[in-house]
Amino acid sequence: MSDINTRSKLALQLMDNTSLNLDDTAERIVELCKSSKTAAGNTAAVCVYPKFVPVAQKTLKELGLANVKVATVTNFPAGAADVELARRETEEAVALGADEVDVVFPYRALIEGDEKIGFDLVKAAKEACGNGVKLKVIIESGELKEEALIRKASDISISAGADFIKTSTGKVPVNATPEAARIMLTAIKESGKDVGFKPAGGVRTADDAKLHLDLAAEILGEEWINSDHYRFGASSLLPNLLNTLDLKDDHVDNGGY
Ligand SMILES: O=C[C@H](O)COP(=O)(O)O
Repeated sequence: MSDINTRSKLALQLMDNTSLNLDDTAERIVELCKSSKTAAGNTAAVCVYPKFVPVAQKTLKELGLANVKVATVTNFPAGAADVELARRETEEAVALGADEVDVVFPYRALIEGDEKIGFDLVKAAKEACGNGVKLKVIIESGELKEEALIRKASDISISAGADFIKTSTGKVPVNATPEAARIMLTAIKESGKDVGFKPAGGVRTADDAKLHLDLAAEILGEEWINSDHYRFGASSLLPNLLNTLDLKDDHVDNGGY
């Protein structure tokens, strides 16, 4: 098992550096992009609301951070059971220049017993992404609660074409937990498919990140962990990782939630 510094550096480079606040501004997103460049390497991506995708792309390019991806969210955070709405929002996000789209699975419909709408919605979002844009599906594990439902949402998402499955929006009381992570990582392993995992919401400390990475290493192997397979969705993890690594914290507070 790796030490906290090795894990912190890895977590930083696997982070979708996130600002998803209703009062976000272009200035705040510029600061978010700047914070993605650190002495321990760059974050994998920034994650912002669709209207800020162009400013994020422009800023990252100007900063020479063109390898930092721009992720955005659709059907977010409600997870409505509306396939055409999710398709349209995802098409719009792609048109705005998103490299990656995090779509919320219609988890309430699944709780009510509808498995088909989730499959159809993920499939539509994947079609809207085309080949070049990665699709991460947020199953909202903290609302699904039961192991069987978390596993079902994971399996449906994977079979409908998800590139990643992601635990949470960060907008509900229970977000990424080790218990949900274990179920979802096991679903990925047992699918035999090339699908990644993104714990998101409530991952705030270097210890939180280490726990998640150790779990992924246990289930899928250390060599599986890279930015094509693993991301952290987090709005306040970066400064804590930099502190752990004894590096200057250049991060400008993005306001949290
Ligand atoms: O996708 C990322 C999450 O929305 C961030 O949640 P957080 O603010 O709890 O880190």
